[in-house]
Amino acid sequence: MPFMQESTLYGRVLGLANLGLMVLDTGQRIVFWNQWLASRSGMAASRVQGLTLLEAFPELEGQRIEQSVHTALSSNLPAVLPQNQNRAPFPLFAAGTWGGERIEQAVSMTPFTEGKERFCLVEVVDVSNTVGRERQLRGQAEALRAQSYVDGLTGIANRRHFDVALDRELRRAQRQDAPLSLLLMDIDSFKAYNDHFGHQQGDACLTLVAEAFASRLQRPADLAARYGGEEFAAVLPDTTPEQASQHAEVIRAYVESLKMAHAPKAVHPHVTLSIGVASFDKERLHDAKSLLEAADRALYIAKREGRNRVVVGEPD
Ligand SMILES: Nc1nc2c(ncn2[C@@H]2O[C@H](COP(=O)(O)OP(=O)(O)OP(=O)(O)O)[C@@H](O)[C@H]2O)c(=O)[nH]1
Repeated sequence: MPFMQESTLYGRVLGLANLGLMVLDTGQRIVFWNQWLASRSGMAASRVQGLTLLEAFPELEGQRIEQSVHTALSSNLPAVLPQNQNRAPFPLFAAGTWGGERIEQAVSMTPFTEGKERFCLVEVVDVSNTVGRERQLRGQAEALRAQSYVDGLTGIANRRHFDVALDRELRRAQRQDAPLSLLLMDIDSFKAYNDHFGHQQGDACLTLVAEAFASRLQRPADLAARYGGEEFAAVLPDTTPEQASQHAEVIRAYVESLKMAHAPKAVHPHVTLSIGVASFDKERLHDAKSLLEAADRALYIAKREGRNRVVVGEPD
């Protein structure tokens, strides 16, 4: 096949195409090279004409692309270079930015026969924009995933994050026969607070309490979460019931010490917390459901006994 000149109609059309087109003969010699490739490789057609693929691109030796061309020519089967292995096999650069970052490429090989000779058409499509968009979407998806683990109002972990952490830590406690405790906390008389100060200030109060209680948990493995409404929860790995009750007391006392004014109808003049504590027990409290129920029962008792207190649940 003579080297196709761009002066022919076909040559011109192929030269205008918005993708790289290269034709190799059975000896992998370049017999066609369009303008798109010339402007992105910095090598004019006249320079590569008659060179083998490896002479034009020595770096491709032993690379997947060389094998694929060989396979396409010998087996007469088309091939598409897997995108995930090498996104930029040819040293091609955006037109006008020679030497910058390589463009991301989708490469396919199509063998064909002309007369008695076999050739391989190599098509190179610039997928930089698509890949860039893909990356951006992946980044956004990650950000969304992170957001979906965070409570929108208070900024601490949400219920979903709490459930995942509790499950993970329970399995670890079981495996390692380690202690694990759970705190369930509820702001006292919060309905009165909302009724008196309004929902917006209620939200601000929730955020302050969340920050206050999360700041008292100091181990990296501890997880402070908004469990729902005006209820908070914490998972405390490697924490015995006695230690958990001490932590709970520190949190309770700290929130009380903030002296945030409460509604006149509230049980206490300041915003306070009631806290129920439950701890992992291999015999009875070994799953999330029973642990949460035990913490909830303890919290109920704390409310019934006057609020602003910590009650450690018994595994009954
Ligand atoms: N501002 C605000 N209020 C909320 C939110 N979620 C729940 N609440 C309010 O929290 C209040 C909870 O009230 P109750 O469950 O009756 O309990 P309480 O008044 O706190 O009384 P005790 O728990 O018995 O001390 C309700 O008035 C809810 O509307 C929220 O996201 N923002």
